[in-house]
Amino acid sequence: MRDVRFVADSRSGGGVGGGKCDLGTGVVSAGVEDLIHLPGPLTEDAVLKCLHARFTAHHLYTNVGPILVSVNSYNDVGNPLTLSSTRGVVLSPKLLRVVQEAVRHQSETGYPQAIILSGTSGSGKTHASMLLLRQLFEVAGGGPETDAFKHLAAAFTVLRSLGSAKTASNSESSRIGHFIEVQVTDGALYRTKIHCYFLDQTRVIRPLPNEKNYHIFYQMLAGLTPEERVKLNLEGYSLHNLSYLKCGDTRQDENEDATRFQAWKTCLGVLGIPFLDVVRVLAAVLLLGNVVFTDSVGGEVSVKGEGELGAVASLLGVTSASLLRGITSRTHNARGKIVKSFCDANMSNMIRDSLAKALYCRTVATIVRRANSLKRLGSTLGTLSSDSNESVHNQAEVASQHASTVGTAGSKSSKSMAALNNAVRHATDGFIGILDMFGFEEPKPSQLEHLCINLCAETMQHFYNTHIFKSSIESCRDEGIHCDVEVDYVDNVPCIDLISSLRTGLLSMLDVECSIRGSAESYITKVKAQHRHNPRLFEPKPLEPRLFGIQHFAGRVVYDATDFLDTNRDVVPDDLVAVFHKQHCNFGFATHLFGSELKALYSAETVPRGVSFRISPTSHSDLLNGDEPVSTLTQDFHTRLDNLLRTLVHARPHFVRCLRANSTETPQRFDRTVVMKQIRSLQVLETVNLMAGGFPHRMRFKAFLSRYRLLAPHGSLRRNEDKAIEDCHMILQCIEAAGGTNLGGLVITWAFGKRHIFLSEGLRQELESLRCETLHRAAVMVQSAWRGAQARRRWPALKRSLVQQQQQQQQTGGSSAANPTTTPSATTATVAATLHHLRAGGLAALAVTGGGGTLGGGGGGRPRPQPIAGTPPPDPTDHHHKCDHKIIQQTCTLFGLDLERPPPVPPSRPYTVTGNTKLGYPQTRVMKMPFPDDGSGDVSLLKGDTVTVIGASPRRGHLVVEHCNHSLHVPFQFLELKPAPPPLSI
Ligand SMILES: Nc1ncnc2c1ncn2[C@@H]1O[C@H](COP(=O)(O)OP(=O)(O)OP(=O)(O)O)[C@@H](O)[C@H]1O
Repeated sequence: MRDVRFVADSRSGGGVGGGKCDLGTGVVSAGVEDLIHLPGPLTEDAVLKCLHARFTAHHLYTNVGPILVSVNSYNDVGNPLTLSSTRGVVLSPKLLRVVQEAVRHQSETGYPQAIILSGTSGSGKTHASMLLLRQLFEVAGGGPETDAFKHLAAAFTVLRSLGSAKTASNSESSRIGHFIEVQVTDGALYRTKIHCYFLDQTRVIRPLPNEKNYHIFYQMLAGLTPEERVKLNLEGYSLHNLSYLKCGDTRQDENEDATRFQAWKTCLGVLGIPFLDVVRVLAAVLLLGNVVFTDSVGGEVSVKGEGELGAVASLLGVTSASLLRGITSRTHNARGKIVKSFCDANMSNMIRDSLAKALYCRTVATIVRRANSLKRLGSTLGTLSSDSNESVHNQAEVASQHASTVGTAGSKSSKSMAALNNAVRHATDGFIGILDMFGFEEPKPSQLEHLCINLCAETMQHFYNTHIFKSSIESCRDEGIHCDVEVDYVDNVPCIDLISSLRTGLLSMLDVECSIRGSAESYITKVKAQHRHNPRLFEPKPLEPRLFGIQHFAGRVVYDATDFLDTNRDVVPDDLVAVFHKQHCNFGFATHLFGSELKALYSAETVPRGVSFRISPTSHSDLLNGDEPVSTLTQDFHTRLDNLLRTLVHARPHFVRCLRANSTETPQRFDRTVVMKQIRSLQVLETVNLMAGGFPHRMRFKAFLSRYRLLAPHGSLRRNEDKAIEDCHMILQCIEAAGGTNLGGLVITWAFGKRHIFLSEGLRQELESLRCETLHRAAVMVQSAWRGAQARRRWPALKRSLVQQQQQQQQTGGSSAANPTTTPSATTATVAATLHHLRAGGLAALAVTGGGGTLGGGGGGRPRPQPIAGTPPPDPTDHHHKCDHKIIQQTCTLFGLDLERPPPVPPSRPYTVTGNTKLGYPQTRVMKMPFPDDGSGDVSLLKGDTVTVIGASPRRGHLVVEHCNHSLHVPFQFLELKPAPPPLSI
């Protein structure tokens, strides 16, 4: 044990009091489990070296106090990153601890918990989130064999194929951000819900040249049977002749894709989603890309790919003519007058793409809704009201409905009261959320979706900064605590402001530009003028009127604004939506995809009337603001992000910071430059500094007391609210006096503020470890007392049976009865079984509680204990339960046994037992099978021979048979008793 030295905290001056402990230093090695134990000066290089050493030793997870740093080793590239794919992966104890902490906090406080994964694209967030979710099921959900797990696993398999794609930085990149909400009550999981943030619509129609479209398209082409292909009009099509796929990377592992498609199909079935409905829509999207409109003489557009247009129409259950009309004609509302016009080729191609995007993202949204609507265990509480129809308000409604029935009649009222209690309880219960949002990325060229993704990454970084750095620095300042360690973190608020401030943020300016029907060039000119002094905005070289650059927390990104306005408008005209009304469309699923738009459209007489709807399903209940949708793509995303944050600020966060080991997805390669860049952007060193030397934790005095009062000697605390600070002091003094535990190289400091006690991470770990030890000791005491009481309660009956047994043995005679003290009749197994029983149930406890005396003195004519039925003999290899040597000695003394000279093996019994009767020898038995069964030997007994058994053989399990003047040792199972002759009837 290393010495622990507590010294008065000179550095924490300004507070009411303080303390500090310095522990010795160690060496940087793979064994450093927590970066706050790093010896020597804390530098980025030391952090990097430590992570590298651990990586080389295959330790991918490292703590920085309560924060977990995970390094993606790329050992699992090609993993579909579904919940099912985690089944074979060994779960790390560090991930387990994150989950256990979340569950513990949730069950102790009822407070919602959020496990927040952050890191750049490819850093392993989704991989870790799936492992965490599986771990959560192990801890609170009954494991992976439960229906809830299987259902969620199916949902993830379906959504992964639809929502992930190969990007330049990650071949399994999630293009859907997830917040997985797990409702937990009394430490048990009762409902899960997936909140999805889908953004990347442009990928459906135009993946970047070195990237791919969504996985499902490749899987579908590889996995459809020839019959299905015919049904879906996909015969003869491949990645190379489908426009929406051939513009991206066309390499494919067909076998892998086909396998994943089969799994996807099965999982759709598990969710109860009709396979054919979904693949009809997906096939229609693929074929739509091959319908191309060109301008022709006379002002009309001509169609290239009429075959595909017909195929799409039939897949969507509409006629070719109505689909063509929907795409190529527009209705306008000119001051109340409805005017029709034809679109040019450019506009028609855009509307075609809008339809493809709308079909795809609405299908994904429908599947998410479906997955969430199944298996509701208990209430229908949802936390994020923006993207969910089920909100806390709904819960309140449920509660009030129940409340209105209270007091009606008898059992009914008590039932509704129970339901009310249940509803209220669930409404106030927390959840455990796992947040796996988009990671920072810098593709070339970056589009509007990437700006939103990077805004999300900035927001998550800000959330981390606020929780870890800002709040601890500010609360120290507010309460007059001076902390020696200057934590110098980079605040990314200026970048968030640049993108999303209400008036002059890039997104607000984009909305304005959309509303005035401006252009990409005019937008960029305005942005550059407005933010010309903003150091976060830069002009990429060579100068290009549609390009601009942003210095993000994780790197510089150049954005191409060419499609910004169209992507942001995100509209589909009512001429096209109207095509899917059930009057014209015989494919119910397609009608369903535009359900709320059709309802809004057909609520007025004139259809179509020149209004536009959003391509993506919107969270707003009102779809229209005049002729335009109520929101744009970025507004909607921003609102959803705000709602997510609102949920997160009410939750206790648990951070997992993910780093990728290299940028080429090479297994087991640690690229120091790549990792160093991430260490910097995620501010790992700043976190280590704060955790190692600052006051990252603060607790209200009352909360501190209620958690750690058990560390003070019983009765020493005053338990008076006015004396709370003194009681806190008392607890800390007790720890000081106890000398602490070996935590290695930690600074243990505290300081008293006005309302809080401030703790270093070292002290928090010390307190937690002492608390854990104390609780463990107390649990052992309680168990000992209980087992002792149990053993004392059982002893009279046990004693009676022992006496009876001895009496029986005396009656049946035998050498053992003649001298029970020196030649005990109990077999070795009997003694062992009794020892085992007493050890498990009472002897140790009797010793602890002083109850051993009830066994009385040893030796003399002590009755031998009977083996306890069902008690297995002790396992000599079971070192955990190995009996204490002292206890063995005591027991041998009690039972008059000599350990050096074990009791002789008792002689064979002079009888066999059949049913409840003893049968002495000789016995007449019949051979059940020939003996010897291989035919060797002089004398053979044949099946059915009647033989005389004259006694038990000294060979175990054998009987001695007299046959033809020979004694044979025949195994027991070869013989059966000759059935007694039936009684004679008179
Ligand atoms: N701990 C790990 N061990 C082995 N392989 C891993 C680990 N974490 C991630 N991987 C692999 O690395 C790749 C990238 O991981 P993942 O998709 O989870 O990253 P991400 O941070 O979620 O990226 P994005 O933000 O683009 O979705 C995947 O192929 C995954 O299988």
